[in-house]
Amino acid sequence: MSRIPRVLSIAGSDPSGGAGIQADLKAIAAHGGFGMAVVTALTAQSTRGVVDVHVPPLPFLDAQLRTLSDDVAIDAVKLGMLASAPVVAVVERWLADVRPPLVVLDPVMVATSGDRLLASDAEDAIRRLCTAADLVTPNVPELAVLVGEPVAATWDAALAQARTLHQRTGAAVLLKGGHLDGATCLDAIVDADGVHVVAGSRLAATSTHGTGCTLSSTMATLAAGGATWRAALDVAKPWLAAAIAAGESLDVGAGAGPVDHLHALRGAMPTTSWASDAWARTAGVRADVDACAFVRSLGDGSLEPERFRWYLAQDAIYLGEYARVLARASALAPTGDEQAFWARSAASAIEEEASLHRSHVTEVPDRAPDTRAYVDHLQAAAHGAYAEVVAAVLPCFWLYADVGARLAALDDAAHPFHDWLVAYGDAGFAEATRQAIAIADAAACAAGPTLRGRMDAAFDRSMALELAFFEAPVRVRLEAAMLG
Ligand SMILES: Nc1ncnc2c1ncn2[C@@H]1O[C@H](COP(=O)(O)OP(=O)(O)OP(=O)(O)O)[C@@H](O)[C@H]1O
Ligand SMILES: Cc1ncc(COP(=O)(O)O)c(N)n1
Repeated sequence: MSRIPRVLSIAGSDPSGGAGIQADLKAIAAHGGFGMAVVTALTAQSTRGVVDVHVPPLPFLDAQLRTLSDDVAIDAVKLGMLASAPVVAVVERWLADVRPPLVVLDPVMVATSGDRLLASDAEDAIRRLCTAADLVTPNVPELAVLVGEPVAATWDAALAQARTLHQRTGAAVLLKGGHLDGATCLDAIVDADGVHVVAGSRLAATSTHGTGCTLSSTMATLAAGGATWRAALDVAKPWLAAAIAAGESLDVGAGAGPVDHLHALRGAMPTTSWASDAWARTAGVRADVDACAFVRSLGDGSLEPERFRWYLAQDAIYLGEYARVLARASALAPTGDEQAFWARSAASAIEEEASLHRSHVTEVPDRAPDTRAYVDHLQAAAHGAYAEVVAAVLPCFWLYADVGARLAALDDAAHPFHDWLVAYGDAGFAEATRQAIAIADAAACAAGPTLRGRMDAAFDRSMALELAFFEAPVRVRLEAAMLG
């Protein structure tokens, strides 16, 4: 099918934008579909939880559904929060009359916050509705309710329940492993052809509000575009993991935050933020940092300890000089808040350098060429205007926080670099990074085109030098004795 898929979400409204129809419409759009929405229930909800639910009169729900289907040919329907048995009955009758080509049922029962989104006496109605669906997407507790068994404690037990649900209903089942434990987070399609598992890392992220809504509407859109359920999950799962990781920087609410549905499109969007443009422009360099042997082997624990020590020694040299440039930013800052911010950052860099020396660096090493190049660049920028200094120091904050969040997600207590990976996920550092970005944006607003050009050049060069700095520990030839 080459036409743009017309996908209808029949679900509840979440004003915080992370779940319900709001999430569905964003996920459908992010996958190239044309999204439509019929609202079953209004929730008073934030990232902290659901405070109240209002279900509009049933004839109005029926009117929404029939007005739409009398006019529009619908390629796929995604069913989310249905709130009560009478709501399910209205939707069920409409499905029987209209027979949309694809129906995905997310059997929403309880929100991430623990609040009920489906009346307990409506569980039978949802069980029956499964037989009208092509794909049902339960999480582990919902699956247990659907098959009438205790909640599965293991992946294999959940798979057995998913098989039971498929056999009883005829629907394919997308079993979601988000509620199980372990370093990997598995999902699977269970259907007449057997089991198709798609694995991913379990992210140590708080942005998981609405992941179920987002996944089910993504599956509906991809299938309406012609994908099999298996092929759709192969695409949807890594896309969702990246949306969860990117959600961490959205800064929406103090509870379980939303995923960033549009993360893959950010680079192509018009923006008024100098920093966002700079970040998008350097996406290739950042991808190289993620892919470089040092970052990968630090993440999987296979990095030789001696190379890690070499990196730390160079980092200590770098931090000492970086602190001086941060102090220069403090001296040039136009406001007291910014002056204090850079002074605090300089003090942290000095403390970090001192602690590296105390705990990990036994002798004063030579400056490696890449360390020297980076320090020279920062010192040259420090002779320029405030905006240029800020642009030059920003990549060190931002890249460290960004790569750090992904490395922290790979951490567990037995990881050889556990102490370091824990430190990478530090929330205080993420907050400081947000402030540095905001300061850079304000400085760019105040700058004319010539100075903004110099900011671009300073930022891009720092990014390139960050990459060289990350590549150096694996490229450098260490003395045989050091490695032994
Ligand atoms: N911490 C995590 N890291 C990576 N993926 C995750 C994580 N938590 C959930 N997911 C993924 O998000 C999707 C939803 O899974 P989950 O089992 O949490 O369903 P859910 O409870 O219906 O979602 P929600 O109620 O949060 O909307 C699945 O693809 C799952 O693998
Ligand atoms: C309107 C609505 N629909 C669905 C969910 C489930 O999403 P989550 O389990 O992530 O809270 C929700 N919270 N609100």
